[in-house]
Amino acid sequence: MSDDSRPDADADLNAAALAYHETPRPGKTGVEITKPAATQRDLSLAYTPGVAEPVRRIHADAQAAYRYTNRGNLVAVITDGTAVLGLGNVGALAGKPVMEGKAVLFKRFADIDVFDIEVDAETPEAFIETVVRIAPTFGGINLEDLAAPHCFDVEQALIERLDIPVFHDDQHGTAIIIAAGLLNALELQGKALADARIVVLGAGAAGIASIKLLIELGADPQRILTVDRRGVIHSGRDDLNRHKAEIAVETDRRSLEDAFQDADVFIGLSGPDLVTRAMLAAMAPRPIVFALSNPVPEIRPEVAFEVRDDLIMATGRSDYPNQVNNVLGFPFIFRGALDVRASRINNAMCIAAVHALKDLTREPVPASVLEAYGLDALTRGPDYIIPKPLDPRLRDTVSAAVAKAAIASGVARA
Ligand SMILES: NC(=O)C1=CN([C@@H]2O[C@H](COP(=O)(O)OP(=O)(O)OC[C@H]3O[C@@H](n4cnc5c(N)ncnc54)[C@H](OP(=O)(O)O)[C@@H]3O)[C@@H](O)[C@H]2O)C=CC1
Ligand SMILES: CC(=O)C(=O)O
Ligand SMILES: [Mg+2]
Repeated sequence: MSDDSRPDADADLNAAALAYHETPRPGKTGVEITKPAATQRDLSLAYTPGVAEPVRRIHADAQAAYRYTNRGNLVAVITDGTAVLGLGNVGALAGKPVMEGKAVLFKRFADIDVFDIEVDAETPEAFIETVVRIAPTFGGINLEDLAAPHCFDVEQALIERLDIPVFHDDQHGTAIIIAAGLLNALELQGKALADARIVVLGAGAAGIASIKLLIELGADPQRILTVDRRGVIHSGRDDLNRHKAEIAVETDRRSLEDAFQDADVFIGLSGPDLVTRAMLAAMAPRPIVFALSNPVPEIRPEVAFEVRDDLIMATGRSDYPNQVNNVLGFPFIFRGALDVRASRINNAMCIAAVHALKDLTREPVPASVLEAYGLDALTRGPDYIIPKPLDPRLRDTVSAAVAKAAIASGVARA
C-alpha cells in the first residue's frame, strides 16, 4: 500500500455518480426505434406480414442481415465480471454499470449501438459457448473485464469460431493507447523505446498485451521488468502460467522496489495505491509514469508531482490530464472494422490505430475540445501526450486508419 493512500479523495464524486446512475431513470442506456411505427401500414411493414420478406432474404443469404437488420452497427459488450476495472472479480451483475458505460462511449463517440451482456458463467468454456450462441445478433464482440489468464484462451477460441471481429478491449485497446502515449512521452523526455527500462506492474490482460505490443514496436524485452503479486517475474520462478513465462527475464531483481531502481518508464495495470514516493524517487531522470489502474491509480498525480517535477504522468481517469484509457480505442477501432465489414481486428489494424492516435497530438486542437475541457490552449507536451476522448477528429482519423489497414491486410469484406 502506498504511503499516500487518500481513501476519501473521491467521496463527492462517488455520491454524484450514484445520483447520475439513478436519475431521472435507472441506468445509462435504452433502445430506440429507427423506423416509422405510427400507422397500420407501418406495422404491416415492421412486423407481420412485411417482416417475413427480409427473413426470407436472410435465410437465402446470411449477408443480407447487414442490409435488413441492425447487425452491421450493433456490438455486444460482454463480460463475465471477473476483472471489473481494478475492483476484481465482482461478478457479472455488478459489472453492468461498466458495460453500460462502454455502451455510452461506443454510441457517443462512434455512433455504434451496443447491447451490454453480463454472463454468469461457471467456466470459460460456458462463457465461450454463450458468446458463440448469441453472435448472430451482432456485427462485433467487445470482450470486457475478463480476468487473466482465462481471457487469453477465451478471446482466441472466439476469434477462431466466429467470422466477426472479436476484441478483448482490456488487452488490445489498452495496449494501443499505452503505446501511442508512450511513444509521444518518450520523445518529449528525449528517450528511445529500444533503450528504455520499463517496469510493468500487473501481468494480467492489460499488462501482458501491452508488453507484447511494446516489444513489437521496438522495446527491448530484456529491459522490461514485469511485476505481479509475488514480485518480479523472472525466469527462476516456478509458479508462472505460460503467458507470464513468455515475458519472464533473467534478473536478480525481486521486488517492486528493486524494479523501480533507475527505471525510465512505469506502467501500472494492477490496483490502487501500490506505488510509493520512494519508488518514484528511485526512477531515472525524466521518467514516465502511467498509473492506469481504475478507478484509483497506482499513485495519484498530485502525490507524484510532490516527489519530482521532471516526470510525465498519465492515469486512466477523466479528471486528470493525459487520460491513457481504452476509450480512445474501442469506439474508433470498431467503427473502422464495421465500416469495411472486417472479419477480424488484426495486428495491422491495431498498429494503424497507435500511429493515428500518436500523430493526432501534433495537429492544432479544435476549439470545441478546449471548451469541453475548460482549457485556453493545448499543444503537444507533458500534459498532452494523447488526444482527448472528446476530440471529434478521433472518429474520422482513427477509424479511417483502421479501415484502411483492414483493407490492406485483406480482412475487409465490404
Ligand atoms: N486505463 C485503462 O485503459 C485500463 C486500465 N486497466 C486497469 O488495469 C488493472 C488490471 O486490469 P486487467 O489486466 O484487466 O486485470 P487482470 O485481473 O487480468 O490482471 C490484474 C493483474 O494485476 C496484478 N495485481 C493486482 N493487484 C496487485 C497487487 N496488489 N500487487 C501486484 N500485482 C497486482 C495481478 O497479479 P497476479 O497475476 O499475481 O494476480 C494481475 O497480474 C485494473 O486496475 C484496470 O482498471 C485495465 C484496462 C484498461
Ligand atoms: C478502462 C478499462 O477498461 C478498465 O479499467 O478495465
Ligand atoms: Mg476494462
